Amino acid sequence: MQIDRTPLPGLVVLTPVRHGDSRGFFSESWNRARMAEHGFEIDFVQDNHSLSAQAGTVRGLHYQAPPHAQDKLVRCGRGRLFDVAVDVRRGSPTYGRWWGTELSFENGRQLLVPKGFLHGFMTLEPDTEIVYKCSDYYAPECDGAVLWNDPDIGIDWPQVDAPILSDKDAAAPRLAEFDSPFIWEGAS
Ligand SMILES: Cc1cn([C@H]2C[C@H](O)[C@@H](COP(=O)(O)OP(=O)(O)O[C@H]3O[C@H](C)C(=O)[C@H](O)[C@H]3O)O2)c(=O)[nH]c1=O
Repeated sequence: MQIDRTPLPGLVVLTPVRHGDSRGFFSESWNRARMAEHGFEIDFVQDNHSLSAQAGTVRGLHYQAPPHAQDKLVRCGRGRLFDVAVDVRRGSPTYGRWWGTELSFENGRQLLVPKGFLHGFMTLEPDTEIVYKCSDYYAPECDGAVLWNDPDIGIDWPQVDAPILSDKDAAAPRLAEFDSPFIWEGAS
């Protein structure tokens, strides 16, 4: 597994090794024991899978608040998407900063999004599927969102004429109105 750090402490890109042969490839997208050797002690308990039919679909910027905050390991099962995380850990030196990368079936990259980050993505092709592991169960009472195109965050989204969003996401509050429940605890 290739581990690449990002400018936001705790947010890393994990790229599994693909063992190719005449049939195609095999890769281990997550191995708890191996990742614990690198300091990533995470027990995932729920796997999610969503399909977005149209390019330009935006889902996010979402979080799940404590006591059900989630670490997420995100990858693209089919198609291409631009995946983004925003640091909202109070006291973090990178509070309010974003970082994003393209995830695709082709590149096999995965984004490990720790608790304390908002997460969102924009699809870049029709019929794009995202699959991700979560370290806590869905808790709708703890589910929340911040506005995807908040100018105070300033995410450099790929250009689309008419992004497709849920009503919930379109009406999400801005970062300035968001009372983050997450605390910076220091990270490598
Ligand atoms: C998240 C979730 C949702 N649902 C149900 C609730 C709704 O009936 C339906 C769609 O939910 P929602 O509109 O919140 O789905 P997304 O907009 O894809 O939200 C997700 O997308 C962003 C990018 C994330 O990182 C989060 O995991 C999650 O918030 O699935 C469940 O049954 N279990 C779940 O874990």
